[in-house]
Amino acid sequence: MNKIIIIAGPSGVGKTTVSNYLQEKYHIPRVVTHTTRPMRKGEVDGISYYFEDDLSFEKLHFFEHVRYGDYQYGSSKEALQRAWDKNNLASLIVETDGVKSYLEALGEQVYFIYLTVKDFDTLTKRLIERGDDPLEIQRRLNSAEFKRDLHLRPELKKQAHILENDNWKDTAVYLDRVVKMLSEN
Ligand SMILES: Nc1nc2c(ncn2[C@@H]2O[C@H](COP(=O)(O)OP(=O)(O)O)[C@@H](O)[C@H]2O)c(=O)[nH]1
Ligand SMILES: Nc1ncnc2c1ncn2[C@@H]1O[C@H](COP(=O)(O)OP(=O)(O)O)[C@@H](O)[C@H]1O
Repeated sequence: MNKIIIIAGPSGVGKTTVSNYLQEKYHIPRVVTHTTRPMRKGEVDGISYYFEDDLSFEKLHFFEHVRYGDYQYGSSKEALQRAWDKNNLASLIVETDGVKSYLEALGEQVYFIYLTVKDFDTLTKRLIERGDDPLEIQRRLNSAEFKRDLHLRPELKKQAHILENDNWKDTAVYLDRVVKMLSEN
């Protein structure tokens, strides 16, 4: 059975780091989604995201799409199929409305990880260290979506596997266990 690890949580919590680890250690491909936000330092078009403008974004056909802060984001079932063509286990980073859409469509095929940290000040520090544009950091921290995603939404609690990403070694041990479990079942 094809399966997908869906990763959600606030900005700076480690979603991309988790997805990169799964890719590098286990060749678990990430479903590449589309966004209208500007590219950050170190990001690559077609790998991190497909970077769009409002016009090109309008023309795409999405399974689900959202506005997050000042920008648009969207994902297609075709992109998921492309990842599954490579490996029957894929990963996907989406915010919580996206999580709901995928849980409704794919049910048991989804393993949902909600990432968090003990102290939210850690998030700001990580965004600065990541080298994000200071203005973009302020805009993100002030957005309603960022504030919403600081806490797991009650309606997703049943399906979520909550993972505290404070210590990377512990996170990696947890991920190794999850991959083993999903590969065996
Ligand atoms: N619903 C949905 N959310 C997405 C998609 N792509 C990215 N996101 C979410 O958009 C939010 C903002 O992503 P990004 O600007 O890369 O910021 P980051 O959280 O700091 O890495 C994150 O919560 C992502 O999970 C998508 O295709 N659909
Ligand atoms: N457990 C951790 N401890 C310390 N730094 C981390 C940890 N996990 C991720 N980071 C760093 O925090 C920053 C934000 O991580 P990232 O994966 O880009 O977050 P997100 O995709 O959720 O916005 C990156 O610079 C990353 O290297």
